[in-house]
Amino acid sequence: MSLPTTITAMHVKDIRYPTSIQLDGSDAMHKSPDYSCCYVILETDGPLTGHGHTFTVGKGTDVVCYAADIMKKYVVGRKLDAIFNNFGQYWHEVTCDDQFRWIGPEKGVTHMATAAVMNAIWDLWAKIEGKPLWKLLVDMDAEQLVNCIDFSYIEDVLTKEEAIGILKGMDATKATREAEMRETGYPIYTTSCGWLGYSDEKITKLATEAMSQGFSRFKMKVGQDVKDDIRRAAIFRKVIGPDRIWCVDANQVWGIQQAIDWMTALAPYKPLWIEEPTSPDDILGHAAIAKALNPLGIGVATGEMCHNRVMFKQFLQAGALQFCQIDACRLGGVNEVIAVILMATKFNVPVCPHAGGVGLCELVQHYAMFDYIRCCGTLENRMTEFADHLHEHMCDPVVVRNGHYMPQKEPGFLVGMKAQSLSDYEYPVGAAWQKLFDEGVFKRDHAHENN
Ligand SMILES: C[C@H](O)[C@@H](O)CC(=O)C(=O)O
Ligand SMILES: [Mg+2]
Repeated sequence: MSLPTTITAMHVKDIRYPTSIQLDGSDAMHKSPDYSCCYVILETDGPLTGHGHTFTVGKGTDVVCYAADIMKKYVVGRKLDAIFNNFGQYWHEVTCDDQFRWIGPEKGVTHMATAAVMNAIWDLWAKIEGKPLWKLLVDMDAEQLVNCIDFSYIEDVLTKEEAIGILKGMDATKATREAEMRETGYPIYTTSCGWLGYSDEKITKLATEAMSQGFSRFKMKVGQDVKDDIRRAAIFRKVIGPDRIWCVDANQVWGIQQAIDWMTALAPYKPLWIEEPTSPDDILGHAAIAKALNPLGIGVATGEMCHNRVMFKQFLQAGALQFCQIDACRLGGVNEVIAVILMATKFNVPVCPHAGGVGLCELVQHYAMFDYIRCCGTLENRMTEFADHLHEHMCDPVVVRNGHYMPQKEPGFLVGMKAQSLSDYEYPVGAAWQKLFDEGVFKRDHAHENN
């Protein structure tokens, strides 16, 4: 096979799945989300294509696609070697476009678009090397890996030399951990039993099934009504028993004191963490909640809406999170995610990636393996999220065995979606959407009224 040298074209698609019909993915803030993504395909002068996406929730996916489209000028016509040899510098160039950065910078729509593009480029790199992404990251020279990071604004807590030191310090033992991953996989928890819109009966049924599949870690959505939460917590504990790991997620609905009071009411059910108790931007608020809940044995988890490495740096400096939930699409792709994993390693804070979305499990499995094998070297207090939705649309869905992600062997980032799914669920023109519009199940978005 001839290896590609140049990116020759970039296509961007608005893909949406109607998950709100069953209330899959529902939480106190996002009551009926449609799991969606901005999906990027890179063509090359060889047979390989790169696929990447960024997760969104329905409306606004077109806005992210528009932003990704603007980035074409940094992608099409570029030599792959030139990108890979100076990846950190390239990432800086893309994120610092002197006009486009005004509507970011490095946050929100522009940064999510960056993630889709960067994820597609990393997919190409892994395919060229003939390895799954986790293995590419595990095998890469420390210097080469660190060369992929833009250290702007984080050098006060992590220098290039320190990052290289962390990676090299683990090299002698990494083969043992890689073998362990191949044997037993990486521990995961399931969110899919405890979405907010699910009935008590559904929670009981799904948690019972998950237990029989070997899951021993669970998460439940909270934050709409404290009495409901207490009842649902009791149901969960009754099914999973007193000792299995159980976490809760409020998706930002509370103020600071409200979060402390609500979690004090749920404390008897022994949650390991409260996730996103308040505004994702309120670093000192998270620190106050963490301080108040520490005596109850409850940690604070956050990160799925943490804009960038600079925010994570401050969360870590302020002791505002006990579980660092990197998100493969909220951050600007692999380059920034590895920077955050290395900072968390330095602060000795467990990384527990967020994966409630479409294609997120497929993305974060690589980070979990990389983190364990190459960075932190421990599984203590670590687990990655699993959400059991839409995997049937993926070309290489995650492999789950006995409550663990098993490392995959195919080359790439493994986030490609099936051609039929891309065609059926492209918004608003795909056949699946046309049918839902015709049947009156969905109305077209305001922006798409004429399609
Ligand atoms: C809207 C999403 O489903 C969100 O609830 C996911 C999430 O918070 C998680 O998986 O954690
Ligand atoms: Mg969450």
